[in-house]
Amino acid sequence: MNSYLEKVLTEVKQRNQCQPEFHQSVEEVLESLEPVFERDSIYKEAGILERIVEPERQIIFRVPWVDDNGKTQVNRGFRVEFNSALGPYKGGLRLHPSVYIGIIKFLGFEQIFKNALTGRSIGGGKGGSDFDPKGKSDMEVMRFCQSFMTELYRHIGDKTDVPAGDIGVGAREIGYLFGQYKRITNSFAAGVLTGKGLNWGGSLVRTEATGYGLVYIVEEMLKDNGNSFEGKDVVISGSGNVAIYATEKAQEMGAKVIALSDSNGYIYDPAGINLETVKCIKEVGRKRIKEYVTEHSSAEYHEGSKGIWTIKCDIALPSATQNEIDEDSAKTLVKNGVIAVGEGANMPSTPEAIEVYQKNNVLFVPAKAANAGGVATSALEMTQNGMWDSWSFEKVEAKLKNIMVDIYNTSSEVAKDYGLEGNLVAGANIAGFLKVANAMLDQGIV
Ligand SMILES: NC(=O)C1=CN([C@@H]2O[C@H](COP(=O)(O)OP(=O)(O)OC[C@H]3O[C@@H](n4cnc5c(N)ncnc54)[C@H](O)[C@@H]3O)[C@@H](O)[C@H]2O)C=CC1
Ligand SMILES: O=C(O)CCC(=O)C(=O)O
Repeated sequence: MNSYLEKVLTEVKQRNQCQPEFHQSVEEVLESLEPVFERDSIYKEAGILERIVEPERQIIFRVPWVDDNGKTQVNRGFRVEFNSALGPYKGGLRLHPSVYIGIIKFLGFEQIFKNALTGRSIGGGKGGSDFDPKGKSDMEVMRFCQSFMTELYRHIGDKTDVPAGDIGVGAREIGYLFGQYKRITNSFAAGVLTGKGLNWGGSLVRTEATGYGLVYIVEEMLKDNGNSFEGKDVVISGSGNVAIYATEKAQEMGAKVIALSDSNGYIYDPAGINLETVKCIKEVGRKRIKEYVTEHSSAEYHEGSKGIWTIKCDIALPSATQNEIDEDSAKTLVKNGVIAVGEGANMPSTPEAIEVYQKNNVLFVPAKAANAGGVATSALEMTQNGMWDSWSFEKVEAKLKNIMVDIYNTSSEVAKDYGLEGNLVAGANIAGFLKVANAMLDQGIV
């Protein structure tokens, strides 16, 4: 990294202390941008970097709610409105006990460039809370969501900031959040949230979009390298929204998905995962993945989620959480012959793990490109809401596929243009940055 980029990074670390995930995401982008700043001085002169690393607005608020025992609970809510150069802030809400401002900022920062790659008019934002939905009743989740929205509503809007789901936020939570928004504002502004129910403004394919999009883009990368999903053994971490629909599409493409996980452990089924069982356990029962082995004698359950990376596979799709593949796990994947890694989760590989993939010529598509299908389909949901229309499954899926192929082509072409052929980390970061930076140049110092 040159001295100017180093200086910006040092300032980010000083001004945002004790936020290692945010530092990591900024460092990865800045490392990629060196050739951009060598080629063109305009971005430095306009202070684009200094502005892009600073959120436009950060909101932190109290979320009081009453549990089923009548006891008052207090959580902390966050919304970081990071960058609106391309459109309204857009990004999910995460409910997980690990959430603090550093996690929301890393996710919001990633979202700026990911959203730019989709080619839609959406800026970057993210939010959430340290509320833990695990073990909570439906009514407790509802009361939490209502309290969360009672503060959030004043900051969001279909032309301002449009939240959606992330870890711990699915259709149930979006429903409760929307209900409270509608009640407080007395308006059915469908475009204020995405991931809505299909009978009240949601889009077909949004549920499947991130997982399907991940498989489409990995297939495109494989195809470009004379390969495909057909006949491959695939390991996918997590067993939530992204993992389930990545499994579905990979299976449709002729791959065998042999392992899934949750935060407690992983299942390995050499006969191939039965997705109906998984959907039943996770989507209907909201239970732990270990339940799977009670129904499938071909499967084993192992405690500890990290062990999933010791399973021999051709393709790995980390789709659970940040930093779940470290250097050692990456080395094990390489030793076991992995040919491709596609990131369904946000920042699931540590920088050291990415270095291992790159040194060993593992085909690698980073999160900003690989999991952009979810937010891209959210943008399609916003378009449908704006038109008071709803499109068929086939129409939305075809658009999603085109967007993923475009993201792959743009990232590879930009990497090649900067002399970094095959490096999709650089390609995605540079392509996303240029789109946002050029819009910021047009809009003046704001
Ligand atoms: N849902 C979406 O549309 C999008 C999600 N993502 C990212 O994908 C990842 C997964 O999100 P979702 O599937 O939506 O969440 P989810 O809440 O539906 O599922 C998360 C899954 O990961 C598991 N998990 C959590 N920590 C784990 C760990 N340490 N090891 C193994 N498993 C663990 C959970 O048990 C759960 O099965 C997150 O990084 C999220 O930011 C990215 C783009 C869009
Ligand atoms: O659909 C959305 O706006 C949320 C997507 C998201 O949070 C993500 O891409 O990580």
